[in-house]
Amino acid sequence: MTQSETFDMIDPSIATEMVQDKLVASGLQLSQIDIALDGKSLLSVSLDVKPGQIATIMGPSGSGKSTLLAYIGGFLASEFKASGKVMLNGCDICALPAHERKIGILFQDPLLFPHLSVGQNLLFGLAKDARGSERKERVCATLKDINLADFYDRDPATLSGGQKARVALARVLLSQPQALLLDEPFSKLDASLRAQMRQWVFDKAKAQGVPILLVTHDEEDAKAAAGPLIDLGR
Ligand SMILES: Nc1ncnc2c1ncn2[C@@H]1O[C@H](COP(=O)(O)OP(=O)(O)OP(=O)(O)O)[C@@H](O)[C@H]1O
Repeated sequence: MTQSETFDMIDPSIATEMVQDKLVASGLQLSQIDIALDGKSLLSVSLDVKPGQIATIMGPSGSGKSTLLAYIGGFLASEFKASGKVMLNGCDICALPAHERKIGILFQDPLLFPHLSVGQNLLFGLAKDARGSERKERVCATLKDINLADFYDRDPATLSGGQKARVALARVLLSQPQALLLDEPFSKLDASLRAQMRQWVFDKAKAQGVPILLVTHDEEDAKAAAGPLIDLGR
C-alpha cells in the first residue's frame, strides 16, 4: 500500500496533521535531557535545531558541553546517569548504537588515519551510495573545494593544522550525516583561517540541510552561527 493510499483510508484532517507532524519533526530535537554525575545534576537541556540551523553550546570548563554531545552521539561514559529524548528527523535515536545514529562528529584535534593518504581518508568518509570512478571524482572535487586540489596522495602527517582540520571536516561532511556535532573544531586555527573554515562548514551544512550543534568558547563563532544558544553556565 502506498503512503497516499494509506492517507486515503483515514479522515483527511488527521492525514494533514500527520503530514504536518512529519514536517515539524525534521531536524534535531532534544527533549528534557537531564544528565547527572555522582548523584548531582550536571545539565538540563531542551533544544530544537532545524535543518541547516546552527545551535551553539557555551559554558565554562566542566559544565558538560562535551558530555551533552557524547549523549547525543551515543557514547556517554557509564559514570553518567542520563534521561531525555533525542529525535533526529522524526526518529527517536536514543536506543540506537553510535554507529547507527547517522551523526557526524568532529573534535578539537582532527584525527586522520595515518596509514592512508589524504585522498584515501576522504574516500573512507564518502557515503556508500557513491560508486566506482564517481567516488574518486567526488573526493577530488571536495579537495578542490577546500583549496587542497593537489593533495590527494599526500601523507596526512605532512599537513599543517589548518589543512588537517579542513580534511577532517570534509571527511565528516562526505559521509552525509543527518546531524553534525562540532566540539570546538576551530579552536586551534588562527583567526582568519578560523573565520574561513567556519563559513565553509556552515555553508555546507546549510546546503545539505544538516542541523549542527557547535560547542565553542568563542563569541564570534556564536554570532556567526546565528541559531539558538544554550549557555550551560547559567
Ligand atoms: N568519563 C568520565 N567519568 C567521570 N567524570 C567525567 C568523565 N568525563 C567527564 N567527566 C566530568 O564531567 C564534567 C563535564 O565534563 P565535560 O568534558 O563535558 O565538560 P566541558 O564543558 O566540555 O569542559 P571543557 O570546556 O573543559 O572541555 C567534568 O566535571 C568532568 O570532569
